[in-house]
Amino acid sequence: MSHPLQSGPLRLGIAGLGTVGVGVVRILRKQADLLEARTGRKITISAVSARSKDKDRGVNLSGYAWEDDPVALAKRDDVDVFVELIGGDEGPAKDATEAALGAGKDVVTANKAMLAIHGQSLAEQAEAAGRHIRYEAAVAGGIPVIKVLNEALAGNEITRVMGVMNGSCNYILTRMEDAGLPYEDVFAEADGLGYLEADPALDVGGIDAAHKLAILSSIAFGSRVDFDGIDLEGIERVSIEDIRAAAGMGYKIKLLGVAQMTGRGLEQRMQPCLVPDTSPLGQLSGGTNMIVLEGDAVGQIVLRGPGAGEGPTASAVLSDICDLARGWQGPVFGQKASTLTNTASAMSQAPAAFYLRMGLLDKPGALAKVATVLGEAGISIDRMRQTAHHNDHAPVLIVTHKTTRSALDDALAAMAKTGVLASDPVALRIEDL
Ligand SMILES: NC(=O)C1=CN([C@@H]2O[C@H](COP(=O)(O)OP(=O)(O)OC[C@H]3O[C@@H](n4cnc5c(N)ncnc54)[C@H](OP(=O)(O)O)[C@@H]3O)[C@@H](O)[C@H]2O)C=CC1
Ligand SMILES: N[C@@H](CCO)C(=O)O
Repeated sequence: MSHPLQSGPLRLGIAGLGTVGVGVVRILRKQADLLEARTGRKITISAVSARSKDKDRGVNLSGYAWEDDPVALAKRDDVDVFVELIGGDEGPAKDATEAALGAGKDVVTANKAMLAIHGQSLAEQAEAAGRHIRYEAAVAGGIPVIKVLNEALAGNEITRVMGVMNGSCNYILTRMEDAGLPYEDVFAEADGLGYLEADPALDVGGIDAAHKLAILSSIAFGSRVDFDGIDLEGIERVSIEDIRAAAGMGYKIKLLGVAQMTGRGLEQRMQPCLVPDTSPLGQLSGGTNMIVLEGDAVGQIVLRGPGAGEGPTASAVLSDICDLARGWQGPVFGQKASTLTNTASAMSQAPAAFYLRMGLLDKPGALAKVATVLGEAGISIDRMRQTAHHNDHAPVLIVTHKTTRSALDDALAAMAKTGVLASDPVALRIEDL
């Protein structure tokens, strides 16, 4: 459907003038001629909104009307597209997005939290109103993964989506490895550098990355966005001992998201995993993101780039604004919201090798008991190493042959009853990439 005002200027209302909002204003001012040449129309800003009108944002806002209330901004007659850059799954971002759609405006947003939780209802509202929601910046910042899935891979049945989707976690994990520092020290360093969200649990708890995975899954598999169906674990329990042990075996630890449709339903997981250190994901360092897409016709595509920051995220927001200016529009999640399926979530039963690290009490037969429990659960040991005793505990590393997560969970439950564990075992999946 083409925009009713496709010939005149495209008039924006921008709510949120933080890192991303200011970046968008900067590009719109600096590249006005280029954007007009590329889209065939002027793109203008009618009005802006943020919490504090007086804050110096390092960009000239004097030519734009100011609204204290983003809902009022969203409804303005001189706004064609409401650009939501406030953030948060509830509150002003959602209220203003709904108000914009209700007032017949298209919406551009970078808000993965809002889309992961309310994506279906917002898509239904947009379609009922004949309007559009674009959100390239919501997943992996500057990497154009939404466009690739929706457009470039439209002829493929997507078989798997995976990747590293949170730069802060990847920064923490690679810094732990490079500097040999414990998690707590690197977390404090990342926080001090301003790398973490205002609520750091969104990053290190894997929630931000899971929001992104939920959005990608919906587009890839034609299912309703299902954040609650994600098997989610953050990086808080990854210790420097795990990083070192994994490195010694030729692996790196990554917060890896994987989504695939199985015969039992949609499998979505976001967990720390071991990946071969020579693989593209293993080589990914610092705050960079990487998304791997697999389609039946195309095979495998790897997208790598900056997943956050002013320039990369604003770049993605601009791609959506330009598409709307050109009249390039489509369904929110790649197909009509009413056709998205309500798919059951499936815990991963795809066999994988697992890394186990545990401390055993120093008593005869302790190791044998662990090996027996694994054997009784049908789990075969590939490699096992016991290192020198530490505080009367024997640190033990085990790599299993391929097994299922449920067999492993049974074994871990049985292990807890043996009376030989000095601490809860760490169990991490090894991804065969
Ligand atoms: N930063 C990044 O690298 C990335 C961010 N995103 C997403 O982009 C969005 C914006 O992020 P970011 O720019 O980093 O966030 P910031 O925290 O830097 O900016 C948020 C902005 O929203 C404004 N705001 C907050 N509450 C209100 C309100 N009630 N009414 C009006 N304005 C309000 C703030 O105003 P004030 O300045 O006055 O306090 C601020 O300008 C989020 O959804 C985020 O998840 C996505 C990818 C990467
Ligand atoms: N906190 C996010 C920002 C971008 O979504 C990250 O570290 O990747």
